[in-house]
Amino acid sequence: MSDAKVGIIMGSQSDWPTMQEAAEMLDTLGVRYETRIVSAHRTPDRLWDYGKTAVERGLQVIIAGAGGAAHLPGMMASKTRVPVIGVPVQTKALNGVDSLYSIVQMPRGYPVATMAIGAAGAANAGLMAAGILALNDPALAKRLDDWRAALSASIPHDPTAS
Ligand SMILES: Nc1c(C(=O)O)ncn1[C@@H]1O[C@H](COP(=O)(O)O)[C@@H](O)[C@H]1O
Repeated sequence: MSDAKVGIIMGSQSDWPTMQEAAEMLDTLGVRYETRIVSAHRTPDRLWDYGKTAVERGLQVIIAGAGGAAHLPGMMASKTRVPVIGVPVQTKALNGVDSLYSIVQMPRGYPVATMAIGAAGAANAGLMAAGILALNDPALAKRLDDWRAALSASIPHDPTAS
C-alpha cells in the first residue's frame, strides 16, 4: 500500500508540464502524492482499477487533469467517493475552453471541483488538496497558513515599485 494521500492523474504524458505545477505545490507543502497516466479514453481499465482501489489505498484527494474531451475527472468521480479536483489542461485548438466545459458541468450526484484552465489551475489544485488534508492535519495547516501569509507579504502596495 502506497503512503500517498493525493493521487495526481492525467490523461496523457503531454499533460505533465501542466500537472507538474500541482506536484510542485504539494512538494512545497510537504504532502505525499503519486503521479499516474490514466485515461478514460485510452486506458479505461486502468481508470476503473484506480477508482475502485482509491479508498482502500488511502488516497484522500484525487487531482485529475485532462485536455480536450476531458472525461477523465468526471469518470473518476463516478468511480470513487474520494473527492476529485479537475484541472482543465490548455489545448491548442480551443485554448482549454473545451477542457473546462468537459469537466465543469457534471450531472447532479457526481461532483468535480473544477479549477482554472492551465498551470494556475494545476497549482491551485495542489493548494486545494492541501487545504482539504489540512482539516485533519495541524502541521500541514500551519505550513499552508505560512505559505499563504508569505504570498500576501510578497505583493507590493505600489505598482510602480520594482
Ligand atoms: N482528455 C483526455 C483523456 C480522458 O479524458 O480520458 N485521455 C486523454 N486525454 C487528453 O488528450 C490530450 C492529448 O493527448 P496526447 O498529447 O497524448 O495526444 C491530453 O490533454 C489528454 O489529457
